[in-house]
Amino acid sequence: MTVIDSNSQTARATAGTATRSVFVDGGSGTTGLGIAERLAHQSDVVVKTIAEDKRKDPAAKRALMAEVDLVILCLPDDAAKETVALIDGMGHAAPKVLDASTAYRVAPDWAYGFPELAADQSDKVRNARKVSNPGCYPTGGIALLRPLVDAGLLPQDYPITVNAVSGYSGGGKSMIAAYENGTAPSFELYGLGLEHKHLPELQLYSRLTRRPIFIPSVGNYRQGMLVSVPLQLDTLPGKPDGADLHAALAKHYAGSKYVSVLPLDGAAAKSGRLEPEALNETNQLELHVFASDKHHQAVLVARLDNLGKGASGAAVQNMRLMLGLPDLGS
Ligand SMILES: NC(=O)C1=CN([C@@H]2O[C@H](COP(=O)(O)OP(=O)(O)OC[C@H]3O[C@@H](n4cnc5c(N)ncnc54)[C@H](OP(=O)(O)O)[C@@H]3O)[C@@H](O)[C@H]2O)C=CC1
Ligand SMILES: CC(=O)N[C@@H](CCC(=O)OP(=O)(O)O)C(=O)O
Repeated sequence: MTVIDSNSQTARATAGTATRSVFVDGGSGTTGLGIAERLAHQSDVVVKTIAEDKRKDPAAKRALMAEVDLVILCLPDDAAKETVALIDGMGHAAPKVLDASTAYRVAPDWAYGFPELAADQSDKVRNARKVSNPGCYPTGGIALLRPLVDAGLLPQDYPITVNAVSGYSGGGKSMIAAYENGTAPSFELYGLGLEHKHLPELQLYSRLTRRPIFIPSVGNYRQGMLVSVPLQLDTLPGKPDGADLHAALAKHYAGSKYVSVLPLDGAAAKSGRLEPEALNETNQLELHVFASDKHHQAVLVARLDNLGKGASGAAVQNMRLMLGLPDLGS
């Protein structure tokens, strides 16, 4: 990565030949810092930075955005909308934009940045001018549900419940501070008003016609998450067993670099246990099928780093697609 300070226009670090330039708006927040860490190892990307005292100044942002190929927004929703309005006003000089917030995840003129969603999704991301980076929980939920809906194993109107637990970094700087200064509870369910901001994207990209119930929770550890979906298999058409669900997931993600479907009889299945932190600092997403033939029940579980495939890792994966750069792996 090359970092260029917008004030001095001086290259502060160089490594290799830089071919594309990006500006990360909100670069000092949790997601922005995670992106910077990943880009530190990428010599074909120049990161242009804004002076600390100008980082919320629209004119300074506009001037910097005119110089880059891509802007990555790591901002609260309202601030993301303000920067998108600036970009929309730039006409032909407008850079591409990748938004990590919730603001545009179901907007029809934005591509959804989950390249593994369907066979043509990578191309949609590659060719789009505006891409929304998925929410951390929907990344796990959609990854489990969409292939099963597409395969006809789950009816679109099936009453789905998604349970999840996240590390506290999922709540950004304010939640990190609350946990690290000891004022937050050890564990908490939330979203119990059934209006969590991730529900629209979870429903839309899973192709569910019935709104799922989503029950997130947060625990006293920094990062890593589990997203799980319980199923009563004898209520599904054709009464599939765990092997049928597993086969459909394995078929969908065959050859995927970042999404793996773990064996039905693997270590987790044998122990009946799964912890959330195993994939931290990676862009990997693991899918598990736990099933009982005896009871005709299954639980699908996705494991990921909320700051990896759930945020910064996915953002860098999408950024490289949007810039026409080769994938570098996680
Ligand atoms: N943390 C996570 O696991 C995930 C987060 N996201 C999403 O990514 C986005 C960023 O989240 P996260 O990094 O966690 O949040 P943080 O609270 O950690 O960081 C947000 C950053 O944005 C800055 N900021 C706020 N307003 C402006 C503005 N107008 N111009 C420039 N900078 C501004 C903040 O600065 P200051 O503090 O000075 O206001 C802060 O540095 C959010 O939309 C979030 O929902 C997405 C996936 C996962
Ligand atoms: C623990 C925690 O609070 N998590 C956040 C979600 C983090 C995330 O992915 O938010 P985005 O929609 O911005 O991507 C929440 O539930 O609001």
